[in-house]
Amino acid sequence: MLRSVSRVHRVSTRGFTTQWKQQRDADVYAYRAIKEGMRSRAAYKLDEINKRFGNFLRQGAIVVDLGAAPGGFSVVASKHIHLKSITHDRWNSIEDMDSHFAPADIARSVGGMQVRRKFGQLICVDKQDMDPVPGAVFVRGDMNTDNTYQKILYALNGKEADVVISDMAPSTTGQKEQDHFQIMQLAEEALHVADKVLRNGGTFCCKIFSGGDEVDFRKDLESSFLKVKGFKPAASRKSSKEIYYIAKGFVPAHLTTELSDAKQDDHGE
Ligand SMILES: C[S@@+](CC[C@H](N)C(=O)[O-])C[C@H]1O[C@@H](n2cnc3c(N)ncnc32)[C@H](O)[C@@H]1O
Repeated sequence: MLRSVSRVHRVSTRGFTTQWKQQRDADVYAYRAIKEGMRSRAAYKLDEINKRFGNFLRQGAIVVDLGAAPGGFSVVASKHIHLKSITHDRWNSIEDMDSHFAPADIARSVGGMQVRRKFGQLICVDKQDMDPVPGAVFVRGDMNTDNTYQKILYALNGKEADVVISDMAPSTTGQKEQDHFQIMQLAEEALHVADKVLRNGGTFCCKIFSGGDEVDFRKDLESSFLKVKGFKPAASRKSSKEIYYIAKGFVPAHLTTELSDAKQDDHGE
């Protein structure tokens, strides 16, 4: 009798401890975000990813931030890339610029380096509204519609992006398969945008929930980028299936033979 009581106690204590640790991890970053005036705990994830993967958010970079609301990632990106600060409290919104616009074609570059600029450019995209980030442009739209992509092109005004970030996530249902399926669709949309707008050598960082289909997604990434890594930041809840893929060294479609040559050289070394 005594033995069975102590066994139950041990099991429940372990369960409680794990739950408590997860809660504590979540709270540490949530508390820090409030204390440091961050819009969300997600800010710490991007900061860590950027540091860990070669500070790809460089001064003067052009960044497209997909799934930007409430703006944790956007504020971090804006600090690294130096935005020309515009002090009014409204967005530079695409709709404000011109309601009957034609998207500008992207002028494709050949070189694999970021153009030197004093100020960067940040394009925040979300289907929900968010508070303005001074100096950034807001594209309100659903990434599942073509119109949103056209608005992004318009915001880029013919320039290529150095970085595309996607923190897009569906409202989770608790049904892991469905959540996984939905986020993989969003990740595919984000990769489609990255394929179209990234410069040669650019970086793509994308959130997914693991569940099986990420294996094919990773293969897709490997066919367009020199290096692909999966990473779970410290601010990500341990219990969450969330992973970020960081893909560096984008090779545009017209140069993909260069990518296979570079990969063969890598293996040959
Ligand atoms: C986890 S939140 C992003 C957090 C944000 N990156 C931050 O740092 O504060 C996910 C966002 O993805 C957006 N989202 C989900 N589906 C979308 C879609 N189809 N098109 C555009 N945004 C979408 C949601 O509206 C939500 O704001």
